[in-house]
Order: sequence, then structure tokens, then C-alpha cells
Amino acid sequence: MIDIMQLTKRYGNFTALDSLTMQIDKGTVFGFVGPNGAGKSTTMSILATLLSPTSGTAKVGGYDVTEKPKEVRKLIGYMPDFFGVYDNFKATEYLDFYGASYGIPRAERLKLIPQLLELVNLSEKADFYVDSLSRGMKQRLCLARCLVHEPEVLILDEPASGLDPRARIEMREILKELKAMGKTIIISSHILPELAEMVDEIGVIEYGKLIAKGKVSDIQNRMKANRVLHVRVVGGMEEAASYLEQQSHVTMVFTDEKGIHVHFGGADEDQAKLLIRLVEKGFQVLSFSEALTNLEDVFLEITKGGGAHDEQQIKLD
Ligand SMILES: Nc1ncnc2c1ncn2[C@@H]1O[C@H](COP(=O)(O)OP(=O)(O)OP(=O)(O)O)[C@@H](O)[C@H]1O
Repeated sequence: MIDIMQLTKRYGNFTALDSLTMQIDKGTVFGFVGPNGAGKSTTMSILATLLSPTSGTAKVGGYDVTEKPKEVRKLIGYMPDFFGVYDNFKATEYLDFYGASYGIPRAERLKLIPQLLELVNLSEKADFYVDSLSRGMKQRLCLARCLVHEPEVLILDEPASGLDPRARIEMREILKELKAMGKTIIISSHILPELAEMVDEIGVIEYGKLIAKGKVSDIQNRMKANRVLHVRVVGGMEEAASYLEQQSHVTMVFTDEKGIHVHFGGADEDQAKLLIRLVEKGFQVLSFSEALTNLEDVFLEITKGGGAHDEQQIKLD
């Protein structure tokens, strides 16, 4: 559905996108992650036909964004990472305005707008002025705006940024519904654990290049090859630690007040066997668990030592 080939964008001498190549299949929810300034918004603006690439191609639904921008715009709903000015629109009027600008007949708009407001949980705010809505509500209204022409592809640039935890959960629930409706969604975010719950695939971008792409589960499995186990025993912690050190697949062991931390390179079965050996050896195992690897860990691991051009810090909301 989205096909990006060797996409490059330069601003003067500065290369914001560097031969970016990636494909996103129809119906996929794709999480686009990367440090500040990595090139996410640039990629999304090109896909939204708002910015021209310096070289390379980007296609949506088979249409080239430069050659067939009108066709692309029919297919996509784009939510930018900034708010517009709303003047004195009420929520309904705002959606009506966008619906009309897409050429949707009035009778259809009258039916569609209440449905959209319901989808984004704003039915009760239909007659409120947009400026009086909270940030989370404005974000949801903005999402509803992207949906007026029933696009197949949604390009959402940080839709949850700046929202409080509750508002983020609401946004996530709406995105789940959109996924269930079969939309192809590309969503950028710094909030990695939240992305993990709703995306099928992630792509990690840094310095304008795609440095990793894959199913969330595959990337997490890759991380598992270097998993850390937390083990707690009743008494005999030092003995248990030195026993663990001698076991296969164990690469490092250290202890602290929380217990024993075991760096482990084996598979799930090896991990299970390690527990059996510990118990058979007579250690009183209180807990034996794998430290969770979430997307945040994956991201930090992949971008280790890196950073963006102008901001070295990786922002994790
Ligand atoms: N109009 C512009 N002129 C010059 N440089 C620009 C322009 N727009 C973006 N850049 C630079 O291009 C790089 C990529 O920016 P982009 O906004 O795509 O990154 P991003 O991954 O979306 O970052 P963030 O997470 O902070 O939104 C940044 O270094 C940015 O400063």
C-alpha cells in the first residue's frame, strides 16, 4: 500500500532523508519510531503530498506522490503534529467544512459527521467551539477530520503527543477501532511501549535512514537472545549466583539487593531447563522471571550510541 524507494530529502546541504526504502502492506499498522529530528515528519509530509522529495519515489496505493498527488490525497488522511487555527468553528461545523472541501454532498455530511464524532467520542461536544476543547479532544477531532473522506490510509504524526495518560488511552482505543476497520495506518510516536500494543510492525529511523524494520514480536525475539533473568532465592544467594555462572548460555551474573541478574543467551526451553536444574540442586527459588523487553529497550538497543543530528537525546514521553 505504501512503497518508498530510495527517498531522499535535502534542505540545502542538510540531508534529512537519506535513501529511505520501505514498504508497508495494506491493513498494517506501522509504528514509525526514531529520535527527534530523525526524519519521521519529513517522510510523512512527503507521503501526504505536502513536501517534494529531492530524489527517489514514494507511492501510495500505486500512485506516485509527486506525479499523482490528487489520487494520493483521496486515499490518505493525514494528521500533522501541530494544530491549525480553528477560528470560531464548532466541532460539527469544523468537520462539515472539511467534508465540504472534499466535495462530500451536504446530505451525506449530515449523516457522516455524527458517526465520526461518535467514533472519536466527541458526540457530546458536537456544539462546542473547537477552541474550548481540551488538547486531547482537539487531537481526536483532528483525527475525525482525517476520516471525513473515508481514506484507506492514515498518516498520523505523533497523534498522542502532549496528551495525558487517560487521553492517550482514549486515542489508542480509537486507533484500535480504525485498525479493525482495515485501515492501513502509519503512526509516529516517541511513546514506544504504547505503540507496541497496537502496531503490527515497527520501523526505526535514524539520521534519515531506516535502521530496523520488522514485526514487533520478531524484534522482541531478537532482543530475547540477550535476555536478562531475575532470580530470587531464599538464603544462599551467593552460592546460587556462582552455580548459575557455570551453566550453559549464561554469559554474566551479578547480584544486588533485588536478587540475581543473569544474562542469558539461550532459548525458552533452555531457560526452563535452567530453572529445573536450580530447583533440583536444592536452591529455594522464590522467583525466576525474565526482565521485560519492551519496545523502549529494543529502540535503545538499536539506536545505542546514536542520536539525531541536532538533538542527542532520545525523548521517551
Ligand atoms: N524546512 C526545513 N528546513 C531545514 N531543515 C529542516 C526543515 N524541516 C526539517 N528539517 C530538519 O530535518 C530533520 C528531520 O526533521 P523531521 O521533522 O522529519 O524529524 P522527526 O523525526 O519528525 O523529528 P521529531 O520527532 O522531533 O518531530 C531535522 O534535523 C530537522 O531540523
